[in-house]
Amino acid sequence: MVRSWWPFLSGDGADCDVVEVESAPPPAPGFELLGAQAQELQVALVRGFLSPQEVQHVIDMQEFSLKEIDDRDDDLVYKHEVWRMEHELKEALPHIYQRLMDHSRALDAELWQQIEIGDRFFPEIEYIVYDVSSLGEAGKIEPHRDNQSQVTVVVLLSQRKEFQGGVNHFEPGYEGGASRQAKLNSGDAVFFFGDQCEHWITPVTAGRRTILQMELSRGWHRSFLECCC
Ligand SMILES: O=C(O)CCC(=O)C(=O)O
Ligand SMILES: [Fe+2]
Repeated sequence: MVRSWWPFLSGDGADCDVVEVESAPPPAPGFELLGAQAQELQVALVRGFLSPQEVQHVIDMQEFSLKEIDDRDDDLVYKHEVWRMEHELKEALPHIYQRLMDHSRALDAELWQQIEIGDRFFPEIEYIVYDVSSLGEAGKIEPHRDNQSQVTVVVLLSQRKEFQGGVNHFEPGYEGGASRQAKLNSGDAVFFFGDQCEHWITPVTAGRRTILQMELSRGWHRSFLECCC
């Protein structure tokens, strides 16, 4: 069901994916909290965000002609391949697109309380692959924040047995503490305030790890206009 709090705006003939918040958040889903002293560093882990069948539907979408992009900051160290897919996901799997939006809004209300009625966002949804044999080396992304991302969502698509390493890490939640880790199984998702919470993965040392990622962005990335409008 498409909820009315999240209607789509159509710009001047442009087909940018822009959403505006119009009403109160939906109820929060069940989640495990990776706690932190500072509210903005709290992380929510939602088990079974996608069912096995839904995971397969997203994987099948790579058959569509998704557009490969490279919009990471020059100083960010990463080894992976990225395809943009917000338009395609909204078209082909609208219930999953909508669930990403609803959970983001609900978990923001529960944990970070940053989103207000009238706010506009640019959802940037990506299919990301860390494939050790095609990269010829370990897949990785080093500690970073996602600029302007109010809510970042990472959903694991692969089965755990398909790769080694690739565990999601978040900066410590408490002074002097260790980094927090989320061991995702296929279909599980983490939600966090991407612009604030530093995150990374341990190197993917074997196999192929694929994720669906959304950055609910308050602004446009460098390549946004070329890529997606
Ligand atoms: O692969 C992941 O789980 C995280 C990827 C990420 O943080 C990014 O692409 O910005
Ligand atoms: Fe990130």
